[in-house]
Amino acid sequence: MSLLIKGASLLGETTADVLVADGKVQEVGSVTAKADRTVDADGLVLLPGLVDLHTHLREPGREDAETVLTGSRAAAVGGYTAVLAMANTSPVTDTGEAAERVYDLGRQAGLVDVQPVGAVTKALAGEELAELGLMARSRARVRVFSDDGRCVADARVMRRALEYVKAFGGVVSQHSQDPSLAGPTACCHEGELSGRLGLPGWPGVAEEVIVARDVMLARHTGSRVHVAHVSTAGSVEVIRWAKAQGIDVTAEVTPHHLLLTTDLLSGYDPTFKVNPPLRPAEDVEALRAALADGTIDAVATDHAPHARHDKEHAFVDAAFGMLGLETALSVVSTVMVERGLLDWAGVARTMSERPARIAGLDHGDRPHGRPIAVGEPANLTLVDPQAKVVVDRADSVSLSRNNPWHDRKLTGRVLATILRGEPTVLEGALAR
Ligand SMILES: NC(=O)N[C@@H](CC(=O)O)C(=O)O
Ligand SMILES: [Zn+2]
Ligand SMILES: [Zn+2]
Repeated sequence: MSLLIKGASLLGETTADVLVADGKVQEVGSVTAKADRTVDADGLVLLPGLVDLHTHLREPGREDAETVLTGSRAAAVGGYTAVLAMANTSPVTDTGEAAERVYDLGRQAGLVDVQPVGAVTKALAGEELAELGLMARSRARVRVFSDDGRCVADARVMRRALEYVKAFGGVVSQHSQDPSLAGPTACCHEGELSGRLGLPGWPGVAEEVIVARDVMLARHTGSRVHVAHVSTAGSVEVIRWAKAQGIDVTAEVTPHHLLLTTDLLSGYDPTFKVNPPLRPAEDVEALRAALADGTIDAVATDHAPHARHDKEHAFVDAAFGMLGLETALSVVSTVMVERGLLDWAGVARTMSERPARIAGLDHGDRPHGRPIAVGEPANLTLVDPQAKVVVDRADSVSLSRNNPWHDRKLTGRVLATILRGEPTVLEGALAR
């Protein structure tokens, strides 16, 4: 099928028509050729397809919360053409076969490229390294490794993992949280409010000490570390310093940490329970500034669906995590673009180009995060930058309903998503 996108603003810069056929961009400019389908993109912004470094798809094991198919639908609706599927499934993605299973489920769903993340340690137990080499050499070609949900707390294990992945250009994505500073019942940010609410918390420094340790381990090993879901101003300071030293560190921030703050907890609504926890406004400000100046490389959703019976509990007992895929672009548009902190080229950089490069998905047989240019694979996201959205959790295509954005007014909306020339989303709804 051929598709003509008429008069779009490419990355918010130049206006052009884009003709797509056979999976690739065929023409950019003033296109006179006829296509099977034409989309009028006057006033709309065309971006390279979004890439999420941090998605929980829950399959295998918790298909009541999300499956690869339902999570792929949520990703497509959110403008994503590739997602990295975290390893904390049941069983854990800690072998080559397990990685290939997730990869194959993604191919079957066919809506977005699902790239499995491999566990760093067997069963996420933090002790023995998982089959890193076999996962890397498997059909799934795993390059990102993470025990996400848990921190690789043992410095010796982290050092070995960094040394190991260096051989094949891999990266360790760390859930930075020192368990000795976060007690077993801790459920929110430790501060004045947690004291008042009587909720056990953990402090920002539990994150910062691990970020600091890991950048030093990256320097020592000459390897590459990625900081998942950065949430504090202190972590930003450490990352800024490390980058200035030439240490190979990258970092991501979630949409929720860019907008939501700790005070939402005063209603004890477990929808707002997440790890790392929502932080005070000073941290949120620092995260926005760091994303704008490139200290934080990428936005990643940490889409963490949970079934009702795991989430609807007293705050201390509820599961950690919130939905993110379908709303990420709208949140970033509202927080960063509307306020002049990022332009659309900056959105393309932080939600597509950099994440693709970090994950090693910018090259190979199915590349993402590429320029919108002739000959490149047609992975594209079409955005209405002016659209006013009121989020309704009932509209979600995710299987879960733990949506922290319910009832929020946001500006900017994904209208179409195109995976290798084929629309997965048109007019804001699934096209297949
Ligand atoms: N973010 C969360 O609060 N939860 C994640 C785990 C994680 O990202 O640490 C989950 O798997 O539910
Ligand atoms: Zn995590
Ligand atoms: Zn996560």
